[in-house]
Amino acid sequence: MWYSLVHRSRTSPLDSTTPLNKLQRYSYKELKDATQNFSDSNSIGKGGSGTVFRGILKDGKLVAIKILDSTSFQYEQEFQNELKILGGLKSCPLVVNLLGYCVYRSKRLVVYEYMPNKSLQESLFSESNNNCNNMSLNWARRFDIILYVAKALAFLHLECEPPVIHGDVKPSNVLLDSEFRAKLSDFGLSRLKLEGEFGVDLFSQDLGKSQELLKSEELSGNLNAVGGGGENETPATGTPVESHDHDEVDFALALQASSSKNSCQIYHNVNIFALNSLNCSSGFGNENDINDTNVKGKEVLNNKNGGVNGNEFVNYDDDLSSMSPSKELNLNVAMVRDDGNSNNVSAKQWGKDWWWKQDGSGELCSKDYVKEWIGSQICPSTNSDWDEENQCPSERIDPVKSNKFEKVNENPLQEPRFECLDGAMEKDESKKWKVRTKKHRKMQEWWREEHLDELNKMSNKVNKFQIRNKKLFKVHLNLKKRFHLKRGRKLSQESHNMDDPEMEFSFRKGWKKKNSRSLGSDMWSGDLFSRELSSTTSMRGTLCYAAPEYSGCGYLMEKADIYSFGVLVLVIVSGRRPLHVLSSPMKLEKANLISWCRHLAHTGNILELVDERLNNEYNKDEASLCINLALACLQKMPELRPDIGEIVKILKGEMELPLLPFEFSPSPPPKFPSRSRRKQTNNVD
Ligand SMILES: Nc1ncnc2c1ncn2[C@@H]1O[C@H](COP(=O)(O)OP(=O)(O)OP(=O)(O)O)[C@@H](O)[C@H]1O
Repeated sequence: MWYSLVHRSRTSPLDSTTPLNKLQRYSYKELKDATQNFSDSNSIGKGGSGTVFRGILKDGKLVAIKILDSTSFQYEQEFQNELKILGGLKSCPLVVNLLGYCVYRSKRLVVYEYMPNKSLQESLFSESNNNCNNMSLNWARRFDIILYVAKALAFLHLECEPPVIHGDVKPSNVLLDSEFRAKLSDFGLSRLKLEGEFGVDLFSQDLGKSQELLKSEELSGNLNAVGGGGENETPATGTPVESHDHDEVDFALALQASSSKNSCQIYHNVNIFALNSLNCSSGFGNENDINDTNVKGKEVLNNKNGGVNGNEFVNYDDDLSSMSPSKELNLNVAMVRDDGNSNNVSAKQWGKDWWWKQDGSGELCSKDYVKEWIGSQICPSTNSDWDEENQCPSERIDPVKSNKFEKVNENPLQEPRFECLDGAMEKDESKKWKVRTKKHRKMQEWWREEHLDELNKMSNKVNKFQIRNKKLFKVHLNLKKRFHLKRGRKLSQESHNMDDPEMEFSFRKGWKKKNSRSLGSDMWSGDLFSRELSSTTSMRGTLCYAAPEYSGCGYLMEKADIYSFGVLVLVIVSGRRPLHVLSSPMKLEKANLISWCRHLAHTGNILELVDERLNNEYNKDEASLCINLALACLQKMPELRPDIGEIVKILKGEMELPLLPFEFSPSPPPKFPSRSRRKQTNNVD
């Protein structure tokens, strides 16, 4: 600590006096001309916060112009956050260059340097790159990208004063230049770590609050001082600020808080989330509407179940892509509330419980995780494929047989179970199964005992959060009533949207017509979780990439970026999304990349994770270094994760990888030394 304090760079990348002076202020007309009136042909990507266009400025410079979605209730805050943080950074080749901005009426535009190879998301997952022969990302490039991102984070965490915590490290925020060199982008969710802070408390330094700070500082001054009203000039709109920090409750936090065993609490917290998200843009106005939402969610759920019972084949991918986020949202709410219905998912513990399962220490990790998040249409309880993990091996369907069976009967939901004919094998298998289950339980118990203190602290924080949540809920209801009175007509129109299959809901955008063509990091490409539902400011980070403590306790620290970096490394190495659900029944332990990786580490076979599209053309030492490093970054306890300085050194080969905890080792040490070992130790003594 002393060393890092003494050697910490004292240069301030945040030029606190004139952060916007180096930024160009563009007129709306200029940007409109540059993009041919924001034509579709110039649209290069669509994210949760807006659409990105390619543009050529008058001086011939190629730029990327992002129009923030003004229907999103946090766009103003994200705009100011991006300008304040990214605009204030000293120039760094590892961070995408912010060139300027435009404020025109309610429109907010940000101009960046153009990155010809778009984002890592596209390079890894776009259709054209799925072909093995056409892989733009060979191993050398992948390894370099990992190093670039690590260095970019090192710049933010160690060279910036105050340190900057990115808060949303994921493939779509890693942009690639013509040489496939990576740069970190999207600082809409970033935070400055203030001196002496343990972490950034999301309640005290929320976007809303940072906005207040900004308002009083020169940024707002600059924006507000801009005069004029025509397209050529950015008008003095004063950028009126609607603070939502009190009428909005974090989804992940709500989930975490709802991990209480008290189902009543679950009911409230999750509804708070649903209400707030829906209220601001879909206009649910009264408490009956809350029920409507859930009933609707239930209908979706039940219809689907009905469909399943009615032998309707559910294609998981297609189903994901056709499911509007609003329905999915309602579904989750319905699932949580519907604790009396044995057919549906009962009111389970969320949040922390999800973490236990994700860890792989629970026996049903992947399945439960997938099931709770996606909903029962995707893995209906009637679908035997999803029960595979839960079954004793003797009850499992032999994949060879089931394949044969699929040829005969095209409806997988009607599949009868194959009985295992080989009695001896059956016995042996179930014995192994029991031993494995017991071992898992023991490990879980051991872990809980070891981290009892930590867990108690966490649950105290969660309790505090719950109390706060209740207060927010009251405030929210008052706000909602007023909102309802004011927008009575609009509400009825918008609640009508719920029934319209052409409408979709997103946290950032509210209700909008479905866009079948989604460019860039496409939510409909199966990466549901890194899009609409997760990549929102109300989520603060992206599900699967966000560290558990970030979404759990309200503190954002550098180590949260380290966790996301760990997920990113696994995604780069494996060429897979963190949560990948396919239409074909696949082994669920593979669906969750993190738990699959942990499983492979435990069995001593981590290289199985490497992207098959590389055709075995990769450096095995580098690959196993990356995977082990990722595992170190994915440790539950933030303090156990390496810091970014260490990570860069490890990647450069200047430092040894620290020993991984037992859970990633093929042979975990027993809690107490065995008798024979104790004997040996005594002899040595
Ligand atoms: N400077 C740029 N140069 C080239 N393409 C870009 C640039 N910035 C963004 N893009 C493209 O636009 C897409 C969307 O970017 P954007 O930052 O709006 O959204 P995101 O990061 O995917 O989502 P979110 O804002 O929810 O985090 C990117 O995936 C990328 O393909």
